[in-house]
Amino acid sequence: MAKGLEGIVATETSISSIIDDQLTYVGYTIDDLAENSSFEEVVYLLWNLKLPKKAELDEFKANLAAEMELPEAVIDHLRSYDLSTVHPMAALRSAVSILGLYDEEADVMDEAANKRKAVRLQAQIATIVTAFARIRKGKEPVKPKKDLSFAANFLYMLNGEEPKDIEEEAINKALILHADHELNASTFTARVCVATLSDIYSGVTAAIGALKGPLHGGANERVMAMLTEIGEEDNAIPYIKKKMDNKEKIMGMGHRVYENGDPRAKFLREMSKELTKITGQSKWYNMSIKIEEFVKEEKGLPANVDFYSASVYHSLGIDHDLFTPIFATSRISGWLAHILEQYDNNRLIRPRAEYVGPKTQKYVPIEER
Ligand SMILES: CC(=O)SCCNC(=O)CCNC(=O)[C@H](O)C(C)(C)COP(=O)(O)OP(=O)(O)OC[C@H]1O[C@@H](n2cnc3c(N)ncnc32)[C@H](O)[C@@H]1OP(=O)(O)O
Ligand SMILES: O=C([O-])CC(=O)C(=O)O
Repeated sequence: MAKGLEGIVATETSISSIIDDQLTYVGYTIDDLAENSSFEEVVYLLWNLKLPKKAELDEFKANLAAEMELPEAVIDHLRSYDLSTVHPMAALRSAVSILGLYDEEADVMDEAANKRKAVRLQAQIATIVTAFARIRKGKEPVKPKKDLSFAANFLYMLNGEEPKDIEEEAINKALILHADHELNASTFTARVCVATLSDIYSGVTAAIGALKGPLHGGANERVMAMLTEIGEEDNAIPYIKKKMDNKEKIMGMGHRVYENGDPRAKFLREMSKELTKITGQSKWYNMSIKIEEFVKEEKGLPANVDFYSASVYHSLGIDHDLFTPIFATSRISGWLAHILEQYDNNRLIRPRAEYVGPKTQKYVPIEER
């Protein structure tokens, strides 16, 4: 049996691939897309399996921008959470589920309706994350601006002011790099859920739950917690050594599929270098480099996408517990692509388990046990 389904091919997909440590979306390398594309263009690519022409992209962007506002009832719901304790990923998971209650098409299963719901969900997730971030600080949610890019709108709705170009570019690139990743745990979760012919909202809600865990998307927040605890560059190696001696995992290191390193990490490493320098906080980058080199040397484990995204988002002044919700804001594009692909050629996903429990037991009445 392959524990954790390691190496098992569980589906066919035309959306993304990891071959020889190279990540591609529909055959375009992540490098090409990260250097040249916009997040909206990448979402279009993932959902339509082709790059858009200019008019198609303009229309798609306009559709996304038009769907960003949330039903007032969902905002009221966000206000009703215990704002001092609820984690933004738990809030997001609940709010996406609630959103389904206000979508009249939630259970309409034809392809056109599913595509309309995909646009709504992609647009509204950014609004949920940013509205919750503001509400818990006692601020009013900021309505999106139709003329801003998805990345700029995210920062605008979060901070209440339009971002600088460099900030918009950083978020745009991070969103592209996180958009899809073959059959990762949250995408598999989404596919398993909708393969029962359950609705899109259920699939995305389930996927958010899977992404939240520290072995998956939840690692980026923990990387920053670790860097904060380390505090200064000189403490980095003794801290990591101690953790490794205690057989604790180093967050942001290692990967199930990549053997020689995650091709997304180099972009985030570069962004971390640039942004931490601008903010006068190069120590986060320097510390990260030391940790990466040490863990690679000692354990042969390279950094994954979550490692440098932590210092990138920190440099943009983003609260640490919003790091994983940002991941979700990007990865929902991949989940939705996979959900649409699953519906398109569906079969119930139902593997088997090897039973290793006791055999042939005889029922003993409760008073005799
Ligand atoms: C977007 C993403 O989801 S990327 C991944 C984000 N997650 C993290 O960064 C969490 C830290 N990393 C990990 O836990 C793992 O590397 C995973 C979950 C990403 C992949 O794990 P798997 O392929 O299942 O490897 P598994 O957890 O079985 O580990 C194999 C061995 O490597 C070690 N190992 C793996 N990752 C790490 C790590 N980050 N730190 C220290 N040791 C590690 C394990 O302790 C284990 O050692 P052992 O054989 O001596 O017991
Ligand atoms: O593919 C994985 O197992 C995890 C990952 O890197 C991602 O989801 O981006």
